Amino acid sequence: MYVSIVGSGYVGTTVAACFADLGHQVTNVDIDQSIVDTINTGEAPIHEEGLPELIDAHAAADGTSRLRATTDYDAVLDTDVTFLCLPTPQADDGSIDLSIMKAGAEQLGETLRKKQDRHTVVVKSTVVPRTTEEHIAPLLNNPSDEAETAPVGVGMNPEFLREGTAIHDFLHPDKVVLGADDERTREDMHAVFAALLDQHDAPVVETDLRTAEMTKYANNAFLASKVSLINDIGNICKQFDIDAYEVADAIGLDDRIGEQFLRSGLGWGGSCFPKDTRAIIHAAEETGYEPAMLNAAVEVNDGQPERLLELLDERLDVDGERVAVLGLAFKPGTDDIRNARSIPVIEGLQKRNASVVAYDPVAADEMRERFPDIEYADSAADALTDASAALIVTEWDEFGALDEAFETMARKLVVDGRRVDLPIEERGLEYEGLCW
Ligand SMILES: NC(=O)C1=CN([C@@H]2O[C@H](COP(=O)(O)OP(=O)(O)OC[C@H]3O[C@@H](n4cnc5c(N)ncnc54)[C@H](O)[C@@H]3O)[C@@H](O)[C@H]2O)C=CC1
Ligand SMILES: O=C(O)[C@H]1O[C@H](OP(=O)(O)OP(=O)(O)OC[C@H]2O[C@@H](n3ccc(=O)[nH]c3=O)[C@H](O)[C@@H]2O)[C@H](O)[C@@H](O)[C@@H]1O
Repeated sequence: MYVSIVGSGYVGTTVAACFADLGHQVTNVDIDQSIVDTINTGEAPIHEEGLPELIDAHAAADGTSRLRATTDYDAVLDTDVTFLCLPTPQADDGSIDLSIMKAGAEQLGETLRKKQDRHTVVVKSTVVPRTTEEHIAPLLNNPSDEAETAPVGVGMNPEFLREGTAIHDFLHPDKVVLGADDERTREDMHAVFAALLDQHDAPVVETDLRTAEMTKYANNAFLASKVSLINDIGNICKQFDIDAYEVADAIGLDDRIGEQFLRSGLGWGGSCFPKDTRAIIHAAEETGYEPAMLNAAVEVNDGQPERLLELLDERLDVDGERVAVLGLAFKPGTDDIRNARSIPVIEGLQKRNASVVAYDPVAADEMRERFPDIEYADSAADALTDASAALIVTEWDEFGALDEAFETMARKLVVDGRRVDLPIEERGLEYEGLCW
C-alpha cells in the first residue's frame, strides 16, 4: 500500500521505516528540512537501535527505495492512508496542547481537498478522548459528512512502542488497537496492518475512536502508576533498611502483579508518561472528576529526585564540591532528554551550589542547550575524576562496567538512583541506593 506519515520524529520515523520494511511504499512528511534530508540520505534523524539499518535499507537513493521524506504535503495525494504522528505536548496548565495537531490536520485537510478518491487519515498521536472526532475530523471533512461516506475516513490507532526498543516494539506489539466509527476506515486500517500481523500474530482490538484514545492513556497511566507504587513501596523499604528489589522480585512472581515495571528509583521521565498522566488528569478534571490515584502517582514521581539529593545531603555538603551526574537521557538507549529525571537532579545540585560535571553516552549535546553552564565530560571515567560524589541517574550498561575509575574520585561516594551493579566492596565505595 501507499502510506504517508505526517510528522517524522520518534514515532513517525520508526513507523515509516517499519512499514517500508513490511513492504509498503512510505512517504514521511515533516516541516523540518534537516530531518527530511537526513532520511533521504539514508540516515536516522534520531538515536534508536535498529533504525539506521532500516532507513539505510529502504531509503536508498537508487530508485528502488520504499521510503522517502519530503516537506511537501502534496505527497500525501499519492498515498492511500496517512498517519498523523505529530507531537501533542503539555500546555502550561497540564492539559494537552493540540495546536500542532490542528495545524497539521488543517494543512492535511486542505491538501486532501485536491484528491478525487476517498482517503484515510489515522491519528497515531496520543490525544485525549474525543479529540479525533471533535477537533481533527472537522478539519478533514465537512461537519455534515457522514463517517461512512465522507471523503476522508478518520481512524485512531494509538502507539505503544517504547523509545530505545521502538523497532522491536512496533514489529512485535502486544496488541493493535484500531479505532474507527465506520467500517470502511476500519478496513483500510486492517489493510495497512495486515503485513505486520502476518509476521507477528498480535490480538487486534477493534473499537470506536474515543475508546482507542482512552486505551492509550489507560495503558500509560497504569504503567506510570505501577512505577510510582513500587517507588512508594521502595521508599518505605528504605525506611526499614529493606532492599526494594528483593521485594519486587518476590511480588513480581505473582502473575497478577507481573515482573515488569517494578524497578524502583528516580521514577519516570520521558516525552510521554509525564505529559500523558497530566493530560488525562486535566481532561478528567474538566469533566468534574478528580483522579486521586493518578494525582498520587505524579506526586510520588515528582518527589524522587529530591529524595536522591537528600540522601546525598546526609553524607556530604555539596556546596562548592564537584559532583558527577552519570546519565542524562530519560532512560538508556535513547538521546531523548524530555522530562528526564536528570533535569531536576541537576537543578537541585545547582541550587546547592555544587559544581556539576555530567556525562551521557548520547544525550550530552541535547542537554547542553538546557544547561549550558555545567561541565560535560567525554567519558564516565572523566566525570568521576576528582569528583566528591557521583549520582547514577540513568542505568546505561557502561556504568555497570565502571571499576578502577572510582579510584580517581576525590571521595568514593556514590548515590544510585537506578540500581546499577557497581563494585561496591571491591572499590570500597561509600554507596547509598535510593530504595535499597
Ligand atoms: N516518543 C514516543 O516514544 C511515543 C510517542 N507517542 C506519541 O506520538 C506523538 C508524536 O510523538 P514523537 O514522535 O515523540 O514526537 P516528536 O516531537 O519526536 O516528532 C514530531 C515531528 O513532527 C514534526 N512536525 C511538527 N509540526 C509539523 C507539521 N505541521 N507538519 C509536519 N510535521 C510536523 C516535527 O518536526 C517532528 O519531527 C505524540 O502524541 C506522542 O505522545 C506515542 C507512543 C510512543
Ligand atoms: O506513550 C509513550 O510514549 C510510551 O511511553 C512509555 O515508553 P517510554 O517512555 O519510551 O519508556 P519506558 O520504558 O516506559 O520508561 C518510561 C520511564 O519510566 C521509568 N521506569 C520504567 C520502568 C521501571 O520499572 N521503572 C522506571 O523508573 C524509566 O526510567 C523511564 O524514565 C511506554 O512504556 C510505552 O508503551 C508508550 O508507548
